[in-house]
Amino acid sequence: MHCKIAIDGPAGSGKTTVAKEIAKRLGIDYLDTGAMYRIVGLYLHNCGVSPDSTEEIEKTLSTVSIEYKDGKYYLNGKQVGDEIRTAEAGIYASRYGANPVVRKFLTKIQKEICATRSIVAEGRDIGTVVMPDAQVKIFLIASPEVRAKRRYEELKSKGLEVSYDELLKQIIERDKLDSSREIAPLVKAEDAIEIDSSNLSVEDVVQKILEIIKERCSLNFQKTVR
Ligand SMILES: Nc1ncnc2c1ncn2[C@@H]1O[C@H](COP(=O)(O)OP(=O)(O)OP(=O)(O)O)[C@@H](O)[C@H]1O
Ligand SMILES: Nc1ccn([C@H]2C[C@H](O)[C@@H](COP(=O)(O)O)O2)c(=O)n1
Repeated sequence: MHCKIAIDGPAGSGKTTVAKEIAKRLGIDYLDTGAMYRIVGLYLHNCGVSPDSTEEIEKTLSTVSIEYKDGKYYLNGKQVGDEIRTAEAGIYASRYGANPVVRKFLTKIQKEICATRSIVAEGRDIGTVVMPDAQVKIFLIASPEVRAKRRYEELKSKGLEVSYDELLKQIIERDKLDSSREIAPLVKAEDAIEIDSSNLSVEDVVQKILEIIKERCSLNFQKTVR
């Protein structure tokens, strides 16, 4: 029986960090659905397509292939790099991610990836749309200020010139866009467990989630290095 673990939450709450670590410790796959929205958002933006022009988006996406292999993402066969990790790519992902055509296109791919394996998938609508039957659903939150500080430290450590105030503004904008959109909004699934990581270390969060997984999934917990 496959173990499906969904981790949803707003930007900077720690989803990617904890999802990757949990997948590694359990020796199962991990899917960063935000990366897929960033790939599509950046691509559509660079093609000059408006987030509101559904017809244009449909036409453009008909020539796009997004693949996921061994934890890496490919756009039209070419591996995607750090270009999707900028704050701007996050905003494009959020804006285009509100379009029903983009959601239908990516949700289909995400469901196909998740259907055939035990997996930790993270994003905004995993527990509500992509894997509604997940045995474990986590809604990971943190205060906007804590999330902006984390993002600031992260981008600074990559040598990027960033402003905390600008990042806080962008995080609040993305929170609003992601939770107020018509289709697949960022909401806590009814059967999700909320964890506030504002004052928790990464290890604290990982341990909390592993405890929940142990109760609900019959997975062996050998430590594996992947
Ligand atoms: N509990 C924590 N304590 C301190 N730092 C954390 C914690 N969780 C994550 N971080 C750090 O915060 C930054 C953002 O984390 P991460 O990218 O995992 O968040 P996210 O929810 O996936 O964000 P996004 O949705 O924008 O991708 C990273 O630098 C990560 O190392
Ligand atoms: N399942 C998802 C994942 C992501 N998005 C959108 C909304 C986010 O703001 C943006 C970037 O995601 P991140 O890399 O910050 O996790 O992509 C979505 O709509 N649905």
